[in-house]
Order: sequence, then structure tokens, then C-alpha cells
Amino acid sequence: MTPSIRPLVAGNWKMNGLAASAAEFRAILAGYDASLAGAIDLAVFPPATLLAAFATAAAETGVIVGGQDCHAAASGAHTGDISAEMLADAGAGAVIVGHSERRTDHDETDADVCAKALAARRAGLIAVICIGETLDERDRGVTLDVVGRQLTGSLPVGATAANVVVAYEPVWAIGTGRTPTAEDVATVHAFIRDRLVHRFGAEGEVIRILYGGSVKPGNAAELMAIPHVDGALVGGASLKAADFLGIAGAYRSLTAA
Ligand SMILES: O=C(CO)COP(=O)(O)O
Repeated sequence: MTPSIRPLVAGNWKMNGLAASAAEFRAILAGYDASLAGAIDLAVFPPATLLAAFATAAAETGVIVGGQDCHAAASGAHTGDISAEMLADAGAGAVIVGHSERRTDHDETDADVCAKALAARRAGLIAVICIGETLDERDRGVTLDVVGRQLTGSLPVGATAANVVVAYEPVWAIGTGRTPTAEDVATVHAFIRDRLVHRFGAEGEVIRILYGGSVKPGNAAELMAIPHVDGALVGGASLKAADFLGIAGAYRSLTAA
């Protein structure tokens, strides 16, 4: 963690969740209110079908509800897409852009991701911008090259801590139960911090850098203790309130320490 930065624990529900999942979400809201609200920020990114209902449920709780992607344009002939303005209109406060699953499934480039991050800013949303190397890139020893290139290409000019969060998610750690060593995470997060400061000056010191990829209640405290790990982007474990709150609780304890 970075002492001056308030941690953010975010849950990416991906293509999971039906109307009946509202009960699980309400349990997350109750847990946040009971013990976490003063210390950390919490965000949930449900599928678009649940966004408006979750945003209504989360009103006044401080929990951020967000979209998992947005189109770069505000409106137009783009069947099936959703604009940042529509997400904001449905009650979103943030949007994930550039998740590796979208980069792979939809061939999204860094330029696409940058345009989406700018769209998020236009609509008043925080952009959670995802970057991370594949297993092949890691094995070839080019992790920092890849991460550096994605950072340069995906982050828009004028990024600030108020409108951008960076999420480092090694692709090979997503949904696999595998995580990089603490040393590896420390190296990449320190590199990202350096690049942010180099490009954005003092603002780069306080832009949050989340780690994502097989974060669980059992490894959250170790990850959070690593310098420049300012929170987590959680996939599978965010679907169960107890696990998600367990992860957030680990971050809360370290903040209190
Ligand atoms: O992709 C992720 C979050 O965006 C991470 O997913 P898992 O936590 O399921 O590995």
C-alpha cells in the first residue's frame, strides 16, 4: 500500500449475476457499512443488466457501482454497445476499460482503451484501466516492456487520481489460482508508479494502482502489504459477499495498523 492513498477494493463480476444476485450485493453493502466505510473505498462492477438496480440499492452507502466496459462515443449506431453517458445515467460512478478479456475477445487495442478512458472522463466516471502481460510475455522476460507500452498507450493525457485507477492484472493469474511472487508484484507496481510520476508529476504519486488476478481472502493481506499496491481488482471471489468482504477486511486491517 501507499500510506497516503485510500485503498480501493473492486469486484468485477464479469458475465455473472442474475436478478437473484441482489441479495449477495445487499450483503456486501451491509458488510461495508458495518466495518469498512471509514477506511477503504469499495466498488462493484456487475453486468450491465444489474447496474441500475445495484446503483439504486447502493445510493447513500458510499459503495461505487460501475460498468465493465463502455463505447468511446456518447451515442450512435453501435448495436449492443453502451456509452459512458448511459452508464452514468444508470447510476454508475466508474467503468472498467481494457480488461484483458476484452482485449482478447474483442481485439481492443491500447488506442481503443485510451478512447474509452477519455469517454469515461467526459461522462464523469472513474476509469479503471487494466494492463498486464500474458504468460508467454512473462516467460520471454518482457513483462515491463509490455506493461510500459500498455501504460503509455492506454492512459489518456491529463490523468488524475480522481479520474483514473490503474489495475495491474497479469493475464496468466486471472482465474487460475496462480499469483506472481510478492517480489514480482513489487517490481511491476514500483515500475508503474515511476512511469505515472514521470508522466503525470505529483498526480502520478497518488493515482491508485490495484493488483488483480486470483486475489482471495487468504492472500489479500500479503498483497496489500506490498509497496504501491493500493487495492485489489477481484474477479471470482467478489461474487460471494463473505469472500469479497474478507478481502476488503484484510485491506482495512492494514490501513488501521
Ligand atoms: O480479472 C480479474 C478481475 O478483473 C481477476 O479475476 P480472478 O480474481 O477471478 O482471478
